[in-house]
Amino acid sequence: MSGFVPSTLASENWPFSLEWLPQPAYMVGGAVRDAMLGRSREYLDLDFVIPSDAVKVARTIAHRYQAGFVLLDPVRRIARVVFPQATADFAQQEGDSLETDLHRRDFTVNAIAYNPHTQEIIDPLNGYADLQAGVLRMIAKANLKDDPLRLLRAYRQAAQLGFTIEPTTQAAIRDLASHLCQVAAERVRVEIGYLLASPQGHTWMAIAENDGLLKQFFPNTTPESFRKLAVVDEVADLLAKQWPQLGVELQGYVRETVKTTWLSIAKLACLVHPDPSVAEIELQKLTYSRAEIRAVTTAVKLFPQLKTANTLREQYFVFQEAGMVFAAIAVLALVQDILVEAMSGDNRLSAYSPLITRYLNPDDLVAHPTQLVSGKNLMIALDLPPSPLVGELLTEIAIARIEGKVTTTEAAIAFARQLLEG
Ligand SMILES: Nc1ccn([C@@H]2O[C@H](COP(=O)(O)OP(=O)(O)OP(=O)(O)O)[C@@H](O)[C@H]2O)c(=O)n1
Repeated sequence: MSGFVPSTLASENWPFSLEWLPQPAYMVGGAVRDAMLGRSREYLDLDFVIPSDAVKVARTIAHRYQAGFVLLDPVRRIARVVFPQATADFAQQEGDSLETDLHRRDFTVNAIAYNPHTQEIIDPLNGYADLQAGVLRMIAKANLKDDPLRLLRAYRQAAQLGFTIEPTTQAAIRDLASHLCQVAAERVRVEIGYLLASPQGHTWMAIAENDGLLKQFFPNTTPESFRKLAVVDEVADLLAKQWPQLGVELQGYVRETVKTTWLSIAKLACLVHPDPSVAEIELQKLTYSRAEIRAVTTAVKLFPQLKTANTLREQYFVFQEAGMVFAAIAVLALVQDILVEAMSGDNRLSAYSPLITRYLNPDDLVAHPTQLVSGKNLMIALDLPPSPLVGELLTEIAIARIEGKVTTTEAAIAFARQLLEG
């Protein structure tokens, strides 16, 4: 079948030249789907099906363009070529025809192929009709069972594309929900990450929970968890309106290597057990990194304290422990107030205003203390050996400083000496 071919599929937009692809070769998957939807992609990732040796094709292209080469699956013969601004995956065709390959995929909208040599669209499963209707329809229930990650992919793609899940498909997913635990936890984590990051993610998370997909990973959620999740984005917007810098921080990554935003950390904190040590186990099972786990458990532990930290000393300790997690903690504290105490957002905003203002002021000594005296100099001045006591004295000096009790290095040392003698 040949149909409407969007110009964005043209090989001029690829990071390599068409001449390096054997005949036949097909483009498939998200790039074709999104091009037909007229949906722009943040990152160019192309998927190709090659009836001949796909790995060899990938190797040749990587070599020719001095791009990275990764053998993703030596058995199924899938390899990735990594260009500076794009990736291209080359997979051996499954079965003896393109149609067979397409029939083994997850949803009809993901089973549309494009032949770049003939510029033809091949759509044996009528994916284009489902694209136009905005529907995710399984190709076969057996395919969902073959790779149960597809169960969760339905909710992720519905959230990202603004689609619905066709009722028979949704019923099949419910029926197969328990199979999701057979999938490597890492793959599940990636899908959950996409879900949390998409604008309607909370709606589809709640539906996925209802359909039995999430309990296996977040066993301690309650209906309230999802009510909280549903207002996180709104609360973040409220905070960002008042303090744009806080909004920017929430969109930032926990680490460049860990592409989870602080906002997603706040969302995860809604889903885990309120006891940080239990939360840690849940997140470890999902193979979250140490940085992410630390961020979520810190948020879970500290957000209730935001309201009760009244003295400078208490505030000092909250800031010390929160560090970069502060923005996510502020979101959670507000979410809690709005939902549990049914307060209006603006009302609560003012309650947190002093702490947030401190946090955003780099010169504020409560949130961002600087030392009047270093640990080394304190040890010399008081003739102390290295021990935890030095740290405790430094903390007391920092607190005395923000309370206005000491202002100079000499006074700080004298203050520490007094504490020691007392
Ligand atoms: N568990 C999976 C993963 C992928 N696919 C097929 O492989 C294609 C490419 O997969 P992937 O790149 O992971 O996802 P996309 O659908 O391309 O979506 P996006 O790029 O937006 O994440 C999919 O479209 C689908 O045809 C599948 O059938 N089952």
